[in-house]
Amino acid sequence: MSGFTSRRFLRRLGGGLSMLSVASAGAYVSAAMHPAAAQQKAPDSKPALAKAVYEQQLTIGQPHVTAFCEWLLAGCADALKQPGFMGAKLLRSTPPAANTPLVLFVLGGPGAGKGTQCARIVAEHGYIHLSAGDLLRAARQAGSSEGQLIDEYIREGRIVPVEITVALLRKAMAASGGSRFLIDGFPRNGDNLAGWHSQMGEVAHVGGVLMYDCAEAVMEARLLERGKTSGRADDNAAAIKKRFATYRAETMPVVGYYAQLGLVHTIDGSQPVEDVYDKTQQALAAVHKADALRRAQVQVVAHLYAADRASLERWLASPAGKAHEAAVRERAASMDGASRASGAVRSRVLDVSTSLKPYGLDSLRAFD
Ligand SMILES: Nc1ncnc2c1ncn2[C@@H]1O[C@H](COP(=O)(O)OP(=O)(O)OP(=O)(O)O)[C@@H](O)[C@H]1O
Ligand SMILES: Nc1ccn([C@@H]2O[C@H](COP(=O)(O)O)[C@@H](O)[C@H]2O)c(=O)n1
Repeated sequence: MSGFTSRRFLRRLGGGLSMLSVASAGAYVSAAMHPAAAQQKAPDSKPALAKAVYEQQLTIGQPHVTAFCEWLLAGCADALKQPGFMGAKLLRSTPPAANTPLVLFVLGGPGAGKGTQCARIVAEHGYIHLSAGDLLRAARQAGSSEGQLIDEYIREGRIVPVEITVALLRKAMAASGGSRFLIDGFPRNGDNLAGWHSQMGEVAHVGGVLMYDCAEAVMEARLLERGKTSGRADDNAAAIKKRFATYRAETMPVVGYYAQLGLVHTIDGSQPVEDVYDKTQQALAAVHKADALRRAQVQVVAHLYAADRASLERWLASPAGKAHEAAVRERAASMDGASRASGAVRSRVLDVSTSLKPYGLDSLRAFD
């Protein structure tokens, strides 16, 4: 799993610090509270909640992470001596282990050409291709206990509950013995996505999403043509209409979710098969390159919490704040080029309620 996955990096900053919890949208943020802030409160009053956060984000190579985080934490401890400052936290991502299987999700509307392209990729790139729809149809054929339910869902163009689908995928992945998978037609809705994260989030690493974009009229013509021989119960005009509606309403938001994580590679699926495959090859090269980097690098996010935005901005404008910013940038730039994505350090002041949103729910779940 990519992004901020499974390790929390939180230290207390000096003696006598108490813990403060702040609920933010969908996330749980904890910060070490500075004694000076605590003393300003009447004994029976509740501790103040942090309202603003100064965030620094950068990407560095694995070998530098521990020393860098220790150093940055010491700098944050200094900053916490400022009035109005309440706590600090460092988060760092955990890159997937080398032996964690790589998964590429393959999405696109019904008939966009997912299966056709997957067959080509398998032939040339050694992926295992697992189509969620094929697995469901096979389970139905095999007379599984869920057979009737699967049949009803497929006829209606609805998405089968994820417990069934993810169990089939997991079993097929294990049985294949492979280490690189194209998972075609999954995740198709929020339920699929949540089920994948809870069941497979720690087992496999999603390296990208190949998204085939195609007009409905083109897809419909292909599916009706395919329906002449496919024997599929859903390759007919009525079922196709329902499948399109499900795709628009339920699958597009999933694509949006992965797009926000920078993982989606959109390919024009309306072109001839060969042309689509050329674009697919380019997307695959980009996925592999990004994945190799992701496995070698760690994202570090430092948060300094304050009772109000003005305290943070005052400090940032002061010589001490400027020196802190400059020191982080200098240190980031001094790490050898091979092991850092860029010397760039992104700094910004945010409200607590928005500070962790850009990192997505997946990433945050693991932190607490
Ligand atoms: N680029 C293309 N140009 C023309 N026809 C295509 C193209 N790609 C696929 N087809 C044809 O369109 C039909 C649907 O393709 P395919 O089965 O690959 O789509 P899919 O996205 O996997 O569909 P589904 O989601 O319904 O399983 C097939 O008959 C296939 O041969
Ligand atoms: N994750 C999924 C994938 C598919 N289905 C059901 O199967 C039908 C056919 O899927 P194709 O990808 O082969 O077109 C689909 O319309 C769904 O009913 C599913 O439930 N969950």
